Amino acid sequence: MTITIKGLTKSFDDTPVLRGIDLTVRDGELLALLGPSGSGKTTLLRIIAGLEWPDAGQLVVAGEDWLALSAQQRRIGFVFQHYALFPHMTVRDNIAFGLSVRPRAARPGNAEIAQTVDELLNLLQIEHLADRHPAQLSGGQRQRVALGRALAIRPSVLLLDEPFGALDAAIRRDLRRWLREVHEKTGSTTIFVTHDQEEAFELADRVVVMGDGEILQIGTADDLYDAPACPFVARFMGAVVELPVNISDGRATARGLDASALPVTSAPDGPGRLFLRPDSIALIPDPASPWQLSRKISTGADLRLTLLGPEGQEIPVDLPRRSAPPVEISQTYRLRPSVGALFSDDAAGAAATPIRLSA
Ligand SMILES: Nc1ncnc2c1ncn2[C@@H]1O[C@H](COP(=O)(O)OP(=O)(O)OP(=O)(O)O)[C@@H](O)[C@H]1O
Repeated sequence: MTITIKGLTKSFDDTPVLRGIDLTVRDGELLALLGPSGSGKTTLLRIIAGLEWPDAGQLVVAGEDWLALSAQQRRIGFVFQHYALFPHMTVRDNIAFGLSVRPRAARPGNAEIAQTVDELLNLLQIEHLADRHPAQLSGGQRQRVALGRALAIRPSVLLLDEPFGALDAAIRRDLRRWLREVHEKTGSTTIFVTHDQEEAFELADRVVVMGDGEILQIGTADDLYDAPACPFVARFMGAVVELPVNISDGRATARGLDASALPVTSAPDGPGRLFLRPDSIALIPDPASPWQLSRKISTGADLRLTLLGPEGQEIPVDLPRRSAPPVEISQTYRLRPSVGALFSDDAAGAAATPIRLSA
């Protein structure tokens, strides 16, 4: 089912929460919505589910106008962070629930329901839990059952709102891999909300970055990491070093900076800002550079360095310890970044935020 969203807006009490969302989710795609708290991810998901209504815009799924349909008519599978399974029902009955409560005319026979549940128990690798009650399950097992319940109705679209948010890191990693496998087998068009970057990139075909009710960029991990569309995405992707620079012919210049390894951009000439990551900066000895090594700490794997700038600014640089060239405290170095994002100070958001030169 292809989902096409156009010009979707939503305000709560005159506060805009979605400011014109345009998005196409491809048939069978697993798409992640990634963004900080309050960026509008859940509201967008709830509008797709029919639990909330937009002020304006279109929502078309497989050619059908979904804003004309109720939540029930949309046949959505929805899994929340804290999914309330029915405590008095077994795993098997919880999964069967969506089918067994259908009106008589639409309800499959008991044998068919039992077969569907058996197939799901097998797919979700929880056959051994079929006769347990939710109180006898771990958090991760409960979320598997919740997903089974969502899948049982053969949903047209599967919506997952931080489904693993309440679980600890190791279990989350296992469940991610497992969800990816389940998705490959079911092929349901799936939208997954998270504020965990690693989760988004490991799971999704494409990642949509949202900020303050807008879609800021859509892409793969490499797209977003190497070519952030705006300062917000650069910061969100971990570019914690922000260097004030001058832009000339699409290149950043500053004392002690060698930006020759960075691609030429279309940023206009004038003051700008270069966003860098601590692990993508090489240091070249240079007595004429104002950047002086002031701190050096080894974590075993990495050297964590701090360079002090001419006006007391500090920037962090991380180098892999074994392959790093020798560096000495008090020596000065030119910064040679291998990856960076350059924006003119006129670019939205750049000029409005304070300069931050350390992590
Ligand atoms: N029913 C509501 N009434 C009023 N304001 C609401 C309502 N639902 C959401 N909001 C507000 O809309 C904004 C976006 O909320 P939303 O839950 O969509 O963000 P989110 O990106 O999913 O955040 P989180 O990651 O914290 O879940 C927030 O400022 C929230 O307080």
